[in-house]
Amino acid sequence: MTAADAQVRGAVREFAPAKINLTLHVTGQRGDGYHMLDSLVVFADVGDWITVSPSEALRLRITGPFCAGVPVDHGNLVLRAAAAVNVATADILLEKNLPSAAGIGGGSSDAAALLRAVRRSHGVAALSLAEALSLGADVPMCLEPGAVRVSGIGDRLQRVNDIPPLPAVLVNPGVAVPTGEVFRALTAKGNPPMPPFTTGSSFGDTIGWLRRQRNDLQPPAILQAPVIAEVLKALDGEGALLSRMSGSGATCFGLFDSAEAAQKTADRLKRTCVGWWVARTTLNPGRGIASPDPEIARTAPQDRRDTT
Ligand SMILES: C[C@](O)(CO)[C@H](O)COP(=O)(O)OP(=O)(O)OC[C@H]1O[C@@H](n2ccc(N)nc2=O)[C@H](O)[C@@H]1O
Ligand SMILES: Nc1ncnc2c1ncn2[C@@H]1O[C@H](COP(=O)(O)OP(=O)(O)OP(=O)(O)O)[C@@H](O)[C@H]1O
Repeated sequence: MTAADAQVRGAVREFAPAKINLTLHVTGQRGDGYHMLDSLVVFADVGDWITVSPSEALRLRITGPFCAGVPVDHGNLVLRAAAAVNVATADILLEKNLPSAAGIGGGSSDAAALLRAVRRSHGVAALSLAEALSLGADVPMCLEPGAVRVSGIGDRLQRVNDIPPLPAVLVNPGVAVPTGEVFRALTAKGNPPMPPFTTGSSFGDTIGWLRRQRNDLQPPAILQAPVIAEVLKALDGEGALLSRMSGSGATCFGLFDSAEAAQKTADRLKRTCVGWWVARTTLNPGRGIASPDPEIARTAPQDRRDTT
């Protein structure tokens, strides 16, 4: 695109919610090695935050509980997204609340949030789906967070309107699982796609439908990181209506019939599973999860990583 580096009008803040693959069916493989998917994706109400402020130069600072190890150079998808829309001056603060390489689209959701932020701050045009895809297979689905059926290699999106809010607990055992390696370890590539989602918005029917679906990457991910099986067992032991891995792992989600039940589980797992990241959340919360946060002026936590 040509709208290069327009002036920043003021600081803007965007939420980068965790992406959760409620289902992930791998239905084939293209000649270039990329896999064909059929996945029902929703977003959580936990996530990272991106703040974009006026600056004379381009700077990325990363803070938050999961900032360690996240690249601050052009290996960061946030800076790659800024480059894709020709933004050359901005002070970008990334508050990293989500674990990385965790199957919850951290970098992709950050990149999408950056694109939403610079659309507001710099007035640049949105990226096309193809341009977004070139940043990562998960970026297109993160551009406008909401329930979506994703096919192709991640580039065909179909809104899904009848998924109710789902009380959930997210658990990551602290093991980074690289996406490419999990796809490579998958032996059966031509699995059946999902049947149509036609259950209406009933909570019980949705759970029943989801139980009949799969995440085809779960078995190969467990082979690489057996602790994922322990996470699923822990969620089952807590009475989850459904437990499953998201994306290429290692984060798993457990679905519960109420926010209270999810909260009690999260509290217990935090006490008993030391070293695991445990978050109580609502998946598909049904309100503007990507809407701007009015608290732009909130004091940023102490920065720990910086491009400069
Ligand atoms: C597993 C999912 O998270 C499901 O939403 C995505 O398919 C992966 O999305 P992502 O992490 O943004 O993926 P990318 O960064 O584009 O690709 C990482 C690696 O995963 C593999 N990959 C990714 C997506 C896809 N449809 N088929 C693949 O085989 C490729 O080896 C690629 O080199
Ligand atoms: N903004 C970012 N946040 C986290 N990791 C990033 C970011 N930008 C680049 N990375 C790199 O990307 C790698 C994968 O991290 P990411 O959190 O995006 O994976 P993921 O949650 O498994 O993604 P997906 O679900 O899309 O496969 C990390 O190991 C890190 O080196």
